[in-house]
Amino acid sequence: MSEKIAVLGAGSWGTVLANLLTENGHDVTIWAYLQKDTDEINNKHTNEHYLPGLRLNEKLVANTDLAESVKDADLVLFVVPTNVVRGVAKQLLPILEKTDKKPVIVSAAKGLEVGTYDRVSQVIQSVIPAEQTNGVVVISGPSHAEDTSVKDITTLTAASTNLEAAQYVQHVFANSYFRLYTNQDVIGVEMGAALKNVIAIGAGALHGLGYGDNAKAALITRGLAEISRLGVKMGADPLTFIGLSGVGDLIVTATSRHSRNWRCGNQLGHGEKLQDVLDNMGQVVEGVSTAKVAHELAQKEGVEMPITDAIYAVLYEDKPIKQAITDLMQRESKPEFDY
Ligand SMILES: NC(=O)c1ccc[n+]([C@@H]2O[C@H](COP(=O)([O-])OP(=O)(O)OC[C@H]3O[C@@H](n4cnc5c(N)ncnc54)[C@H](O)[C@@H]3O)[C@@H](O)[C@H]2O)c1
Ligand SMILES: O=P(O)(O)OC[C@H](O)CO
Repeated sequence: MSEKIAVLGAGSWGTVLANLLTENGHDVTIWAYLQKDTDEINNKHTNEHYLPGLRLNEKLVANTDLAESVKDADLVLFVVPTNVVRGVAKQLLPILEKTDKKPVIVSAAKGLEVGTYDRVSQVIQSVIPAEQTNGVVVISGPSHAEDTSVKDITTLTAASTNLEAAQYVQHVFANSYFRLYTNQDVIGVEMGAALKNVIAIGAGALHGLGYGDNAKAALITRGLAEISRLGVKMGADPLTFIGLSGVGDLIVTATSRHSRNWRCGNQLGHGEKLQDVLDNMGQVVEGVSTAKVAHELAQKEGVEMPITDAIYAVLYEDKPIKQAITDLMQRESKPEFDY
């Protein structure tokens, strides 16, 4: 099967997925926001800022024109930062309205939108009516672009309420090193994906401050407990949080130097200022804006998220990290599980 695919976003994950899909035999156009990225991909077959040293397949074509990029596409993949998705979807809608083609829309972005608290698939569906698509699918799981780019084993979840669309995505992306499992719990998959980024900032901060393995395991485990708590409150299946998009992605993000969220936390732990860290990262750190959304959403829903609240206070209220840790450790004693 060879499909016509448009990948929206030429950052690290968009470029790696576009390259993988090209090597899977599909006809792929990657839509780049900046002309210089388009020129580099088309002329040098590299994307040095995001993926230093990676040689891209020469059949991969880049374009800065959205209408040309998505022309006749069977599948449109969103891989732009969460808070940019709505704007891109609004540009896409009039283009889709002019054709009879109804692509499957896939989201690979991980976050919650500031202001609306929407998950990414909700943002897309609030802009693009269902009748313009052949289904909306979320792909998520432990997947650093750096590993997938060198064909290291990567497993993901393809989540949709439309099982046929999820199975289609599963087959379009699958190859010898990239394996996908279907899941119909879109809420759980997207909540896990978004909230793990916040915990990863905390894990990086612990590392930066010199804490050991016990502290890191405690943060990951108790972090997963509160991710599940908010996710279930929002309608997720609790089982999803022990899957690839839950604990799987939390492990990869909270333990890896590839993670922008972990690196952000690590630098904060070393005493750097948040704005300097973000200015120097040169890539999106989704957990910073998602910490704000998660903190507000948890308050609105009456869900206890002490670690997320502590990370929010460090990021947005200048609370010293050590003080935040002391306060967490001195919370009232309680049972491990609330049944
Ligand atoms: N990098 C990974 O390993 C990885 C893996 C899985 C999921 N993700 C998720 O994928 C999403 C994208 O991450 P990334 O790592 O590719 O980000 P990135 O920072 O590497 O790249 C972001 C891309 O978005 C573009 N962009 C910025 N503003 C834009 C705008 N207003 N309109 C259109 N495009 C714009 C940038 O030019 C860049 O090409 C995030 O939600 C991230 O959590 C990333
Ligand atoms: O680099 P991060 O922290 O944005 O994480 C990237 C992916 O979400 C890992 O699965």
